[in-house]
Amino acid sequence: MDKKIGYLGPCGTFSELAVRQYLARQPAGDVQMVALPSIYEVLAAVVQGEVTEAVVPLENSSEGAVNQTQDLLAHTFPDLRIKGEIILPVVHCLMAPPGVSLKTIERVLSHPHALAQCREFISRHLPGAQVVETASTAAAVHLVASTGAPWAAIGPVTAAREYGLEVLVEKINDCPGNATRFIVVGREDGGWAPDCKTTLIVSVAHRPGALYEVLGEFAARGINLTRIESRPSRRRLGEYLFFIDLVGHRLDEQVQEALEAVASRAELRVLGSYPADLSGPEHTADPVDKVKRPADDIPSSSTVEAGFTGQAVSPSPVQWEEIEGLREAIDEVDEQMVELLARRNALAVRIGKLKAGVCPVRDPHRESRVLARVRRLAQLKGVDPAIVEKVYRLIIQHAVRLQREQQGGARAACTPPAGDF
Ligand SMILES: O=C(O)C(=O)Cc1ccccc1
Repeated sequence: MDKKIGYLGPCGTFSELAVRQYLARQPAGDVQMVALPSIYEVLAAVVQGEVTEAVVPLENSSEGAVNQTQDLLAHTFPDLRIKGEIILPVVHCLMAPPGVSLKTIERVLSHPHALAQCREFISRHLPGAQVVETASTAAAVHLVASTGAPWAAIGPVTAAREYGLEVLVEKINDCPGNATRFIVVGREDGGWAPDCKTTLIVSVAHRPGALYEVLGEFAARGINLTRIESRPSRRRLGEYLFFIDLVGHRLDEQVQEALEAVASRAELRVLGSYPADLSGPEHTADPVDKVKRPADDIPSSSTVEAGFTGQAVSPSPVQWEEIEGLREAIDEVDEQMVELLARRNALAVRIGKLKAGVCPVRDPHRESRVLARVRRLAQLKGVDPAIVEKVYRLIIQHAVRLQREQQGGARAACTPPAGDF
């Protein structure tokens, strides 16, 4: 068995759907999915080695953080690390045993987060029903199906089919773009990869500006924060832990520098670095209807195949000729782009020489200005600014490396042999 993945069960929960979405992106292997009765037991199973990793909900687009998950990671299971994230569109359905109608429902059951995500629907359409919290959505579906009482459950449409309930109303979540972010938890985080995120827990001293200074370390290095959430420290009233997500891997030079600076000012725990799920709303044009997969950014031959829905006929000779012509034009653009890159690098090296011994290689303000400028230019030209920013972050990273190498070389050349001064 390559992997054993724990999740909040029983079969049919959103957590199970998240595991399936995660596995669909992995190379095929021998995987066993293990349903467990609570988030506590899911995380404990990783610590005890009963599963290799686990998938648990962390936050929802309308209800916010899953406090239980955050608190367990902060206080109960300090050795666990985050190694992945999954953003799952969450669509709730109201389901009941055959013959039960909306008007006759006495109780509505579901996971507290699911009930909260359908609060308006429940108030409007089930005003007299007793609301009952269960350990998960599928636990509610199972209970309603096994009693056959005039009760209804809220959960994924797939669970209705699985447990033999009828869907009374589809898409009952109050916010149409409802999505939950799940994390993959293991005993180690993810290795370096492009497009990563890092999650931290920071506890700052009780003095003016303490949090501001911590955040300043990220701002000064142009590091984007995607979430900041506070939870009670459990030490004393008024003291908090800050959960911070940032863009980048803990091994990226700028992130590493920022983490060192933060550690000197505050208590810091790095929960892990992991590949960002690029299907999240910040990466998609329309988060409600379109779920983009990471591979959409750089189409591989397999994704091109997957998107092809027409009949398998070859292009005609005329079409081939046009394709070939366009490809030649692309080759020409590529040549120009590489030449421009070489020119840019040469300019960066000249700047590096002028900076040597005078000022540091890195200039976070200049870097932010460059990024802001190219984003604006991209917008004007109708190119996705996020893509242009990504490319420029790599170009800047490379320019910094060139300047450092060049300065290192120059320093070595000027340094007299030991004992000569
Ligand atoms: O109960 C479930 O199905 C879960 O996986 C937890 C949950 C509940 C509501 C939204 C997302 C996840």
